[in-house]
Amino acid sequence: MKVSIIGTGYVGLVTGVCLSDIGHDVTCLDINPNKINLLKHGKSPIYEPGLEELMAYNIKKNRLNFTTSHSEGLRDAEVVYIAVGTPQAEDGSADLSYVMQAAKDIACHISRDTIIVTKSTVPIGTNYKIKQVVLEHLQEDVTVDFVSNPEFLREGSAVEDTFNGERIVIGSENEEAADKMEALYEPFRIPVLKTSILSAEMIKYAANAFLATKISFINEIANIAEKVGADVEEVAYGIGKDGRIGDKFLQAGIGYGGSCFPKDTHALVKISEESNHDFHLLKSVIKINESQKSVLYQKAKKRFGSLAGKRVALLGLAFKPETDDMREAASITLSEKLLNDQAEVIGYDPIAIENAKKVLPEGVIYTDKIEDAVKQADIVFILTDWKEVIEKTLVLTCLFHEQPVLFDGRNCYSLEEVQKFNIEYHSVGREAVRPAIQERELTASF
Ligand SMILES: NC(=O)c1ccc[n+]([C@@H]2O[C@H](COP(=O)([O-])OP(=O)(O)OC[C@H]3O[C@@H](n4cnc5c(N)ncnc54)[C@H](O)[C@@H]3O)[C@@H](O)[C@H]2O)c1
Ligand SMILES: O=c1ccn([C@@H]2O[C@H](COP(=O)(O)OP(=O)(O)O[C@H]3O[C@H](CO)[C@@H](O)[C@H](O)[C@H]3O)[C@@H](O)[C@H]2O)c(=O)[nH]1
Repeated sequence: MKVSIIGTGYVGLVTGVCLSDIGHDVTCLDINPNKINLLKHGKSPIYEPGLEELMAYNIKKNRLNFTTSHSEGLRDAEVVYIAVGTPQAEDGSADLSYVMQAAKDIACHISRDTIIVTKSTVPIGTNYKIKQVVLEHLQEDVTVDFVSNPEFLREGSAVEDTFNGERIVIGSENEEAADKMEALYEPFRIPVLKTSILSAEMIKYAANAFLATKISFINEIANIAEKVGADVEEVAYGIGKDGRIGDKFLQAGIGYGGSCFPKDTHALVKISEESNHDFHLLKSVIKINESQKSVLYQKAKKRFGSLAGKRVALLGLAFKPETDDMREAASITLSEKLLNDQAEVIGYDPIAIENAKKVLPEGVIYTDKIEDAVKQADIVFILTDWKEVIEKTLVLTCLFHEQPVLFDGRNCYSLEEVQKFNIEYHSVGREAVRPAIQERELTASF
């Protein structure tokens, strides 16, 4: 099928590349000429494992094109996806300006019967607004159908998730359009769920709100576990064995970040308010997450009193491993707090440094070697569980520091493993580990 995708971000680009890989003729369109220029040269503007290779393969097969031109990109499309951003507006709601602009652009340039598919995450009812805008701006006598097709991929495993998703949701009021979409996705062999447009839009927000709730729940359990002497890793394992609870998304840490959970939970609170419903539960989830981002900072303050003049290494700046995305990363909150306390901050990330430089406060210094970050620091914080960070941090901290102190925001190590080293180790929801010598001194003083 002839497919066009508006927006070549994490969702649009991955969707476009994967659809071309299953044989569709795909054109990806973006208003950002720099991105399109890179893409035309076979370079991905984002870091996403496996993406660039798959892109190169399908460009070569002549079924994947890139353009900034609406007339070129939309003229012959049978299916047009809207995959532009829906960032958080000042009042917490989803900013729909990019989506509505894309809807106008589509209406002004299509020349045959088309299905417009909304992949962007949009508030319930938005597809009807898109329909209104499109019908107002149509230039040709063509039939347009509308489908809500929310996206569930995760950054860092976006290609893998697209090929191996657990469901594809197709919200439509037209059976023929829904069937055509099902046929388009058929080679993926992923179960298709056909729903109303409104339910499809709601499924996306409900899914993200539920996952965010799981994370805030386990983080609260972690905070209590520390007080009562339980171990959150054992608790998560123990509850996760219950099939009704499930063992995924129970990783305690320094909270969720990223381009989706923070903005989508806020948007759902706003949607609820507009329907005169007070979503108490989700408001608490958001509040818990905000304070959880500072947990390592609080622990370090408690341990050292003042952090002024201390140099803190932040290891892993992106909001999660295997991505260069800095949106709502915990490193932003933490570096602001540390700099405010007159601490020095040295940041390291295997992939996201260039993006980090654009969003972290002035004053943060950077290094492209984890060894340098640890060596130059007085205190080490693990913020993102990159493979390299897990593999090297414990050993490097012990190697370079006389009295090593490590604050681990992602519970990268088992306590048994840490006890083999002469290190003071603070993690989330578990007791602190102290070096054997310090432990002996403490015991002797009682
Ligand atoms: N990032 C994710 O993991 C993820 C997963 C599922 C759903 N979503 C949702 O998908 C949507 C896109 O997210 P993203 O992270 O890919 O966004 P992004 O910010 O990475 O990319 C958006 C792209 O759209 C382009 N754009 C904006 N207006 C345009 C227009 N009028 N015409 C053409 N291009 C335009 C921008 O230049 C940019 O390249 C959002 O609604 C998001 O909530 C994101
Ligand atoms: O047990 C867990 C799982 C995740 N996280 C954190 O939660 C955030 C989000 O992680 P993840 O969900 O893996 O990444 P995203 O790429 O943000 O993907 C989420 O947001 C996307 C955008 O809507 C959805 O499509 C995905 O289904 C949904 O998982 C990250 O900061 C993680 O560190 C935890 O703290 N504990």
